[in-house]
Amino acid sequence: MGETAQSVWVKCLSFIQDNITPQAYKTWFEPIKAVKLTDNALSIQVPSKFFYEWLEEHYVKLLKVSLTRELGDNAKLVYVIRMENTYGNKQPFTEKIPSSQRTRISSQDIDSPLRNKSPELKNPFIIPGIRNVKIDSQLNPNYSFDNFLEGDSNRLARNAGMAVSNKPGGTSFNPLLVFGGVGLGKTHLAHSIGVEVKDKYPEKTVLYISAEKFTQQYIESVKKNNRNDFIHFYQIIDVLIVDDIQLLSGKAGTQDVFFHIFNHLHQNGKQVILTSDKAPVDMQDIEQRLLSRFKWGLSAELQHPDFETRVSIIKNKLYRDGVEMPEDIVEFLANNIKTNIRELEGAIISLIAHSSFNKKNITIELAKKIVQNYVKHTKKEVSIEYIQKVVSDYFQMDVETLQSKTRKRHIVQARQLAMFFAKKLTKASLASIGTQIGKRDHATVLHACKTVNNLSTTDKQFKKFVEDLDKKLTL
Ligand SMILES: Nc1ncnc2c1ncn2[C@@H]1O[C@H](COP(=O)(O)OP(=O)(O)OP(=O)(O)O)[C@@H](O)[C@H]1O
Repeated sequence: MGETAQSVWVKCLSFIQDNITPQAYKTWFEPIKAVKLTDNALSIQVPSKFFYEWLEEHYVKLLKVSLTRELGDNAKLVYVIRMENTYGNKQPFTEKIPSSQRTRISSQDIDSPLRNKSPELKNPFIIPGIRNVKIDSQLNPNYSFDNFLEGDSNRLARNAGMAVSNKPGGTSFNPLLVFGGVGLGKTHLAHSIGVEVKDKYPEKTVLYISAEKFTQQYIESVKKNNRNDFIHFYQIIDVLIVDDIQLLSGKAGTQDVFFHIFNHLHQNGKQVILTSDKAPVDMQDIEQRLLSRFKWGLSAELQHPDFETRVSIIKNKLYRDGVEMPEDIVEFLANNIKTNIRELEGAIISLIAHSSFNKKNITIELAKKIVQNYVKHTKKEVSIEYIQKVVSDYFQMDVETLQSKTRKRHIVQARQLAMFFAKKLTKASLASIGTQIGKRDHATVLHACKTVNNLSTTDKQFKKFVEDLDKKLTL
């Protein structure tokens, strides 16, 4: 028919133009060039990875409709990203990405005794008796083992996760509890396990849910008087992944219902995967019977990644984004953002955005400026030693007195305050805080934290101590 990439694209554009605002058309479609047409695949060149992501996020449907009109049902769109102005690249370089490369995890069929025509449950919980209900696994296919880089900091958790996904419910890692600080990859790892299970065992029903959403659903079920349906729904899952389980703290009803679901799944050889921002021993206000179950399988910690792992994570991200960055800048980032991988990724994205939109090279000065924003927002962790010093000074005593065995009220209070702030401002476990503050056990620290919380609400003078110390320790 003599169609060329340009002629097909011109027709697509005319359809697109009719369906969006002139401004959007100008910004997002005028800069695109059609570069190649083979069979039913049209390649379009876009100026940056951001551009591509924006199109995929906002206009993929429109692109699909317009292309299907021109090339038929099997039409394919390929993005060619032309990277310019990235440091060190005299020649622009390109990367090809097919449209909607993120494959969705397909919905899962569940057989239940009665009939109902509900097609798909996004936010799942179902009335028992639904036949052929599709459960959306809620998994994010972008989180996989492939892009979860291994290092000393996560080796145990990652390998345990892989073992679980090879044999869900069939290893001794049940439940698998992954715990660690903010932004260290708990959610990523949890999704990777689910995604891998779906890959290997498509017939298994996998469900990812945050503890927060689980709680909301439970409350809703109590309101609507269908608590049993809620339990029943969760009991038919093969691989249940609950993120941020520490959020069940203090929620007795939800803990109770989770206890029953957990027991049922465990007894039936189903896999449970949990994530938490703290180790089970440090979880507060979670029933003992539940805590002891969390410890049945394996608790694997995600620690702060070491320098080499941070460098690999940065390089991997750059590679996936089709960006090159000089080694010294990569090392600078890895050296300066150490405790949170999300912040590390944020800094890289900011750098790429600056270079892409402002047409500036990525320089060490730019990197320094950007890192400052992140480091500023990163709470500096104070040491327990420092906390004891500040508290002792405040109460005009020395550290030995604060740590002593005396039961004198004002010294006990100072010690409890030191424990409270150590818990609040450091990532140390209760046990480790106890050891460092006068060789006490974890129960004493827990009691101290509760006492400080209680006294702060009932005793004005004590509240003032807490506020003063808080200022001294965090400014
Ligand atoms: N080992 C790794 N390899 C590559 N990327 C990683 C790795 N660990 C974490 N990340 C990335 O770091 C970011 C933060 O990870 P994630 O959201 O899983 O952290 P989290 O521990 O669940 O955080 P939060 O405590 O805030 O819930 C994600 O974009 C994730 O892809």
